[in-house]
Amino acid sequence: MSDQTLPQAPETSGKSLSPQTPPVGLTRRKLLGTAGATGLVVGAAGGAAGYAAAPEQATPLSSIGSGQEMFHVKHQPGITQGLQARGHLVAFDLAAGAGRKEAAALLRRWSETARRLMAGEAAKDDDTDVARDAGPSSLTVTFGFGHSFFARTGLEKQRPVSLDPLPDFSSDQLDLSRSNGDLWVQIGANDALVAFHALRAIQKDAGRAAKVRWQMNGFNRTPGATAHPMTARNLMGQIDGTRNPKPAEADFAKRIFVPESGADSGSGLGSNDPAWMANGSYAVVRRIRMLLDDWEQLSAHAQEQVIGRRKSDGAPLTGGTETAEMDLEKTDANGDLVVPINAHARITRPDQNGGAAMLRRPFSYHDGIDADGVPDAGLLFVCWQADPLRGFVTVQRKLDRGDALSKYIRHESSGLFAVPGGAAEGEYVGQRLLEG
Ligand SMILES: C=CC1=C(C)c2cc3[nH]c(cc4nc(cc5[nH]c(cc1n2)c(C)c5CCC(=O)O)C(CCC(=O)O)=C4C)c(C)c3C=C
Ligand SMILES: [Fe+2]
Repeated sequence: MSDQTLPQAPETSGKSLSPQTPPVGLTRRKLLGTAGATGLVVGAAGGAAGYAAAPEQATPLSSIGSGQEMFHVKHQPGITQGLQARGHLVAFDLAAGAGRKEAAALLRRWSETARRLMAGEAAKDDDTDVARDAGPSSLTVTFGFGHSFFARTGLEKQRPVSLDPLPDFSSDQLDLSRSNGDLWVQIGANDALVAFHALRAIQKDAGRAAKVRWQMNGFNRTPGATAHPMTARNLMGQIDGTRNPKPAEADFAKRIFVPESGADSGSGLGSNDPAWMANGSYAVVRRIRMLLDDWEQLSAHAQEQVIGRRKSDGAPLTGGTETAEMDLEKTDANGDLVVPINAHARITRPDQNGGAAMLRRPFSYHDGIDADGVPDAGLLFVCWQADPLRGFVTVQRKLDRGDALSKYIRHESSGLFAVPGGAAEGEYVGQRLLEG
């Protein structure tokens, strides 16, 4: 089994339990409440009377349907959870005339909707029934703020320095109409209807306060499709995600999340981050098209040289299993490096980039086939870090200078969003910013 950070299968996420009929005398509602208090989570039935889950005493939900993530948590959901089978990314711009007050009301509505849907309940108003019969299916809804949000709401003084626009990269071919945005929402679920239902509810909640700027749809392998949980494959066929930082690593939280004590709470600790970003993270979003016709011309050997890892099992070309250490110095009989100097997996390593690290949590996408027969497919690359300048920007600058993979990909849109910490019970996401 691979040493993956973001497991595919719900049973390995550590947050999903197979649904069971509760013992006599313990209703599903009580079971949910008890489990929630101890950090364990069961199927949605308890909080979902008559909507998403089967009524009490009826057939339990499937293991996929019963997967549930908590909304009121320290870090917003959708960052460290396993990859989900379906994803929607959507950016909004505030409507003309909408400011801080309207934005606060919107985030309050969105948070309530996210909380309800993640628990397997119906949306509060005008539910569409699209997710009826299904459990929460590991739905997560994550909210972020873009650079332009702060001027629109008169909150410039609260704008984190880390939201300064990303530098231009020479290989960028960005479509600005599908980049950036005042607000960003990431939706993920292990069921396509549950994910779509959430997208529709979020859009309807926006009402007249905000308009969709761009929207993208993605997918990953369905949990349970493989014989055992594995690191995901992307549309180039590579095992992708092997070397993601692992939550069990000592420096994981420091690399991915803005520290609670380090955020500028007047403590004089000197962080660049405003207090409202405590426990938050920065998401870099890039729609990266894969030039699959060119890529698929390469032999498997040539493809492996581009990455520096075996295609079959993701192991380094220097040998061992997927998780074996890559020997960067190893040479072949001709004296050539076994892992080429411009191999993607060599030059993205933290030890080649002053320690720069990020948590990659992408979705694949396929938006049909162009008129010339070329697939519009690739990666909705989403990466998370405490400091985008030390994470994404450092690594992308390096890739821009000479990554063997760059001939086969094209960055077509881009966004950078400040994603605050999770909302406490009774609060909404971003409340400390909007009401602070
Ligand atoms: C700027 C950051 C990165 C971009 C953009 C990026 C695009 C991209 N990557 C792959 C496929 C693979 N990437 C792999 C490793 C890897 N990639 C990045 C960063 C970016 N990738 C990092 C930080 C790492 C890990 C480096 C390390 O810690 O050793 C791998 C190898 C397996 C793995 O570790 O995940 C593959 C495969 C594609 C297809 C792509 C754009 C479409
Ligand atoms: Fe990569």
